[in-house]
Amino acid sequence: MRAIALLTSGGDSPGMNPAVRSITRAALNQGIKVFGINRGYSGLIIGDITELHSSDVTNIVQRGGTILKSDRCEAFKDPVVRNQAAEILREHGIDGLIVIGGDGSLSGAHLLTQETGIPVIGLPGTIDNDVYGTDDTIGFDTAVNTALEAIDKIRDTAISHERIFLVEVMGRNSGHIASQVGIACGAEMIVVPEYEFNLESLCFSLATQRARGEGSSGIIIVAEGPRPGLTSRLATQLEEHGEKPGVCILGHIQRGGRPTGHDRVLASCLGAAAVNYMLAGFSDMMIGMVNNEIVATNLQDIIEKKKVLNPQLVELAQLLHK
Ligand SMILES: Nc1ncnc2c1ncn2[C@@H]1O[C@H](COP(=O)(O)OP(=O)(O)O)[C@@H](O)[C@H]1O
Ligand SMILES: O=P(O)(O)OC[C@H]1O[C@](O)(COP(=O)(O)O)[C@@H](O)[C@@H]1O
Ligand SMILES: [Mg+2]
Repeated sequence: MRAIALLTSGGDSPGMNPAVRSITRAALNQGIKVFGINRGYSGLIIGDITELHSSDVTNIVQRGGTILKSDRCEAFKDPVVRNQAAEILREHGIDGLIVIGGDGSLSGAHLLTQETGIPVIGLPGTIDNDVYGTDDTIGFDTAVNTALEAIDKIRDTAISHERIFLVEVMGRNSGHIASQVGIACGAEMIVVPEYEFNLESLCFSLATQRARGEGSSGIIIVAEGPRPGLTSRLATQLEEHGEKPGVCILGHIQRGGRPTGHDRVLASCLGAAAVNYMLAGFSDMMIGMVNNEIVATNLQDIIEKKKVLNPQLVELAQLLHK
C-alpha cells in the first residue's frame, strides 16, 4: 500500500478534525501518501481530491467541524456511481479509503468495498452515537456537553418563572443524546423515539408537584424523532392540559464547537488504529472503542446490528427527578 485517502461524511461532528489529523500523521509516519477528499462522497464522485501534508493538519485538533467538509450525497446510493468512484480512486493511485461518518456513511463504505474491492476502513463519526461496535462515537460527548451548557441556563429561568420547558435535542432515530443529557441535567422527563411517551403521566406528576406546594418548573428533554415538529406538537398537547410550556430547539448548535478532551483522544486513538488496520491488510471493518479497548467490527455487523439505548438510563432519569 502506497497511498490512502480519507473523507468525512454525513452530519459533521466535533472530533472529525482530530481524526483527520491522526490518520494523516499516522500514515505519513509510515511512509504512506495521504489524500483528503472534500465534501464526503459528493467530492469523491467528482474527484475533488488533494494530497495532505503534515502541515495541512496543524492546529486542527481543537477545532470543531471538519476541514475536509462534509455532505450527504444521494447519488452514492447508486451502484453505478460507486463504481465510478472506485475508478476515480484507482486513477489517483489510491489503494485504500478511510471513511469517517455515521451509520449511513458506513453503509456506503461497505457497499463500495464489496462491489469494487477497494479496501475501506470506517470510523464512527456522528453526534448521534447510534453506531454499533463502539461505546461512543466521535462527537457524541461534545454534543452532550454543548446541550448541557445551554440547558443549565434554561433551567435557571425555568426555576425563576416556575415554568416548564420542552428542550429538543438532536436524534432522528435514536435517544442516546437525549438520555445522557436528561440524566445529566436532572430532567423531569425524557422523550425518546425508542419508548412510548406518556403525556398523562407527565401532567399527573406536574399536578402532584403543584399540590405539594412546589413550584412546577421543569425540563423535559425531547429527542427530535423522525417526524419534524414533535416538540411543538407536545407543547400544544401540554397547553390543552392547562400548561404553558416554553419550547427551545437546540438544533445545530449541538454539532459545532471545540471537541471535548474525550472526543479528541477518542478520535486520535481511532484514527491511528484505522491506519494500522488498513496497512495490515484489513478491510470492510469499522474501528471503535469498547471498554477502553480498540475493537474492529465487520461493517456488515455495524449495518445490521442496532446499538440499543440502555433502558436503565431512561428509568434512572425518572427515578432521580422525584
Ligand atoms: N444505503 C446506502 N448506500 C450507499 N450510500 C449510503 C447509504 N446510506 C447512506 N449513504 C451515503 O452516506 C451519506 C451519509 O449518510 P447519512 O445517513 O446522511 O449520515 P451519517 O453517515 O452521518 O449517518 C449519504 O448521503 C450517502 O452518500
Ligand atoms: O443537518 P441536517 O441534514 O438537518 O441533519 C440533522 C441530523 O443530523 C444529525 O445531527 C446527525 O446525524 P447523522 O450523523 O446521521 O448525519 C442528527 O442528529 C440530525 O437529526
Ligand atoms: Mg446517521
